[in-house]
Amino acid sequence: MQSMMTIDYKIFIVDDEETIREGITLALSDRYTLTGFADAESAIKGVTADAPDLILLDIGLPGMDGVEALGRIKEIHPDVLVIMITAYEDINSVITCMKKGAYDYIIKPIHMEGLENTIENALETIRLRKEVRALQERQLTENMPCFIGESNAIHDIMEFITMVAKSPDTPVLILGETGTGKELIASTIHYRSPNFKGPFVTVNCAAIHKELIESELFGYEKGAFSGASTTGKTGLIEAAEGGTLFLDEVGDMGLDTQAKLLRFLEEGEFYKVGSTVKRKVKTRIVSATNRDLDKMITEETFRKDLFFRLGVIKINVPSLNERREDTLILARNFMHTFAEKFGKTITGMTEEAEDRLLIYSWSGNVRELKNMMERGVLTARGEKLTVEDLGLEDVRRGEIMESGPTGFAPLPPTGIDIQEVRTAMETFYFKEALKMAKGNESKAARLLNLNHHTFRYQRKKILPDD
Ligand SMILES: Nc1ncnc2c1ncn2[C@@H]1O[C@H](COP(=O)(O)OP(=O)(O)OP(=O)(O)O)[C@@H](O)[C@H]1O
Repeated sequence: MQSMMTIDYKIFIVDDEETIREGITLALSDRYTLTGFADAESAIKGVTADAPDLILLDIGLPGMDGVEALGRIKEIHPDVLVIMITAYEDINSVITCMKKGAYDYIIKPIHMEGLENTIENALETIRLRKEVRALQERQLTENMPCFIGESNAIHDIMEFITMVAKSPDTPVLILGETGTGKELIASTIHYRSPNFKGPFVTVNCAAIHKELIESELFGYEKGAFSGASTTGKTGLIEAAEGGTLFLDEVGDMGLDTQAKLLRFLEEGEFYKVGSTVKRKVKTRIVSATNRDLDKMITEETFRKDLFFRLGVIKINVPSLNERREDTLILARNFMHTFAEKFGKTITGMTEEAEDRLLIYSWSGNVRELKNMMERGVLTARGEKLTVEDLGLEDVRRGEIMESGPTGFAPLPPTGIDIQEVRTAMETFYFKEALKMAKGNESKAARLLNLNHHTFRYQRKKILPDD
């Protein structure tokens, strides 16, 4: 999804060859603000004074070389993306730079089209980071629930939330597996709705007995049924007046209650159990379920008309396995939160621990990751969380293939073209690895258990247009 926001990106070009600095400036100055530096020392001063978004950094510089400069730049501003410029024979230095956190590299002689693509990819990463961070910072300063993630899916959901929050009368239905953050999304919608000052009330329809749910939702008059309180009761719909009623596990609601809920959604009116007095309440309804409502409609256990009414706006939340690029940012965030909560000094995770988090199959989604980080921080002995702290000793490469959504299909009676399947599989996993590693080739190579050289060689063959 393209952003409406125009951002003026600042790029430094650090190369001792004047022709390269001038050539790049000439080609790109209509789109970006470019500043050239002939050596690393002056570029570092520039970064300290006013950090750019992106740096094109030559490795073979006089004085301090690009490899050392990269380390210094990352210390001053870890978020600045750096694309290394290198002569082909310098491939060992490139590997070192990728390990030190360079975003990508380009080889001399520079082909302008390739350079522009690499820059555009880097800037897209920056744009997404900036937008999501701005939203997240606002949520934090305003003490709102914070929805974390960098994937396109999460970015789209954040945009959707902003849009939905502006129309408080529209019901929202959130679909997704358990632990994907449906309740968090519901509360984010609520807290970002400017005109809604009432409370956020949650009802877990699966936890309340089917017989009782109606009186819980709509309330009851005194003596409405045996066992009812003598004073009667206000229902949750009324309790959420001017705010949001979150119907969690709405798929577990009985058919009788579904009919009454539908009437409330259509007319904004309801009766307390045992009452003949019509009541009117303005409450936003957000519902969620991890059940297959289409199937339930076919089986006639969920009303089709209610499904359409609840889901005027539908949000599908992908599982964590489908957006693995969010794993580390979520893990690091939970790690810092729990370290602060438990008063522990934890500075990060070992590289091996992060690699295992990336290949783990998350059946419990973000909730499982959060619990794992809580346990890990609590029991950790050192300053860096290890594979053992996180209980990931048994996670092996291949686990995803065995249990994840990409499991092999059965061999059809007509047979298959194994060569074609192999090519499709390689293309799929190379793309996935690059996506998950955010374009960092060394990391992508590790995810495929290849060394960096082999990865680069095969990438050129498998993804020639990439
Ligand atoms: N993107 C996210 N950023 C930060 N925390 C998240 C995110 N997604 C989920 N969480 C956290 O993970 C936990 C589970 O999320 P939540 O309860 O919203 O999931 P759910 O989809 O409603 O689960 P269920 O279907 O089981 O009710 C919560 O503690 C929530 O704060």
